[in-house]
Amino acid sequence: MHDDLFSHLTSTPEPFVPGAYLLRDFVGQQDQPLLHDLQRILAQAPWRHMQTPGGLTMSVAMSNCGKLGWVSDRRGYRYASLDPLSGLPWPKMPPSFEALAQSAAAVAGCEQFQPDACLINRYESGTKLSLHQDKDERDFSQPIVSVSLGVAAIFLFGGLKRSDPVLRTELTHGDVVVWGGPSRLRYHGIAPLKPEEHPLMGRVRINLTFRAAG
Ligand SMILES: O=C(O)CCC(=O)C(=O)O
Ligand SMILES: [Fe+2]
Repeated sequence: MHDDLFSHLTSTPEPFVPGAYLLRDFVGQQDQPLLHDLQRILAQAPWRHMQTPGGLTMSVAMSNCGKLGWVSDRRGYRYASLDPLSGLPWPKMPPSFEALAQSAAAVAGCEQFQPDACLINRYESGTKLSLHQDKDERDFSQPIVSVSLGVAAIFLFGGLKRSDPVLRTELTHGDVVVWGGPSRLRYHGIAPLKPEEHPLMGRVRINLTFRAAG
């Protein structure tokens, strides 16, 4: 199915650093079905601000879908199969989400991507995500696929050490970034969101981050 939806992008694009690909407007017309499915997920697993292990409240609001969901609390960061708010399994990953993630990974050269977790992030004006590595997953041979929706944001893409220089790239509605291979453990983050408005989404940015976690 997704071969048809995303057939406008068939050749492997150039990585912007080895192992990392920026697929501009990869989502295209699929944003509406994606947002529709997102509303269903949020009805079951609403936005929440998680606590860091140090006891701070994260400014990014989060939810998850898929077999596993990323959670943070005083006990640390981890993946969990149950939503701690409801005690129920996280909402299933909708086919629209999975198809998009797998197509983007394939375009970036990862044909076998099987995401079992999708962390959903919501940024409001001023919200940022500090530089971090995604390293709570079991298998670093699988890439991260990150989908941007809504207000544009500056994506910070550093190196394998926190002190390495950081590239700054604007991500707009529909852009997808895939990072794996030698880039899988690069530090990355989001600069404070500007107080702008997106015609479809209002004053927020939503990011879907697909991972093979378990
Ligand atoms: O919002 C983004 O683009 C990045 C999100 C991220 O790095 C994460 O959820 O680990
Ligand atoms: Fe991340």
